[in-house]
Amino acid sequence: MLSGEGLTMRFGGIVAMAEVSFELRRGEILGIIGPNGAGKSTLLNIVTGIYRPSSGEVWLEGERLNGIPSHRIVSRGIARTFQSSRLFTDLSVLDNVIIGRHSRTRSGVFDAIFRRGRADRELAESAAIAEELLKGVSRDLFDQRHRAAGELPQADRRRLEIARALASEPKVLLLDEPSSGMDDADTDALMDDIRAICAARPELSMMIIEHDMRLVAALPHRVMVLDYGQKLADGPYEEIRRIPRVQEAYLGRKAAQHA
Ligand SMILES: Nc1ncnc2c1ncn2[C@@H]1O[C@H](COP(=O)(O)OP(=O)(O)OP(=O)(O)O)[C@@H](O)[C@H]1O
Repeated sequence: MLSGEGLTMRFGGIVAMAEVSFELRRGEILGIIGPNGAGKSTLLNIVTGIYRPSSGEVWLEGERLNGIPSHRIVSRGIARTFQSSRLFTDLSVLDNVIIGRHSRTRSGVFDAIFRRGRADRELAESAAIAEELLKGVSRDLFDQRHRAAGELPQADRRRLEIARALASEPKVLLLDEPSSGMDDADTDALMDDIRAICAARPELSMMIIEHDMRLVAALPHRVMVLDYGQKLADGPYEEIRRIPRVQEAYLGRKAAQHA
């Protein structure tokens, strides 16, 4: 479905990513872990066209994505959430999801002024789809659909960001630390939501950057470990967690010897 080949990203003298290759299969969840500064967000930024890699290529279903601007990459089928919330806090929960459908709608300013009927019809259709989507992601969020997004508790904001990303009908969903700032109970609820999303969309592929090892152990089919911009390991969690270099990257050499 999605792959990266020899991805390298330099910022002046800093090599944030060095020759990283990866593959994501249809319907697969790939976890991405690594210490702070390992290059995890850089990888997501490359895949979504926010960063242009210094070298290497990104492919989606056999099409090369290099050089395609971010908004076009969304319409090709890659959606993401960010580490820090990027919701429209003054708008309602429902409006945030409707905005997420932007890449799937056609009406623009011209239609809104001169072809009002068509624009209104499309908006009503988007609202109906957004409501259904919210229901599917979280009944609780659906019940709050007319509240301002900024009034939601942190866990619901994260849910809403996922719902908004899903509104673009992606083939690949990228989640950047979805559980950050959540306690264990909220993380458990988030994992249930992600499972439900996957069950309803067996074709959807996901990449999840995470620090919470409970989530990393439970959800992804496979985990890729980055450290200093390099790929240290790639495999099922039960395998990669036993690799001494992975333990060192997380715990430090001394602690890893006792792990
Ligand atoms: N726009 C940029 N300009 C300069 N350096 C950058 C830029 N983006 C990332 N970096 C550097 O690249 C390296 C990798 O950063 P990145 O944010 O990808 O790490 P990360 O694994 O996502 O870390 P964290 O877990 O803290 O989010 C870091 O040294 C970072 O300072």
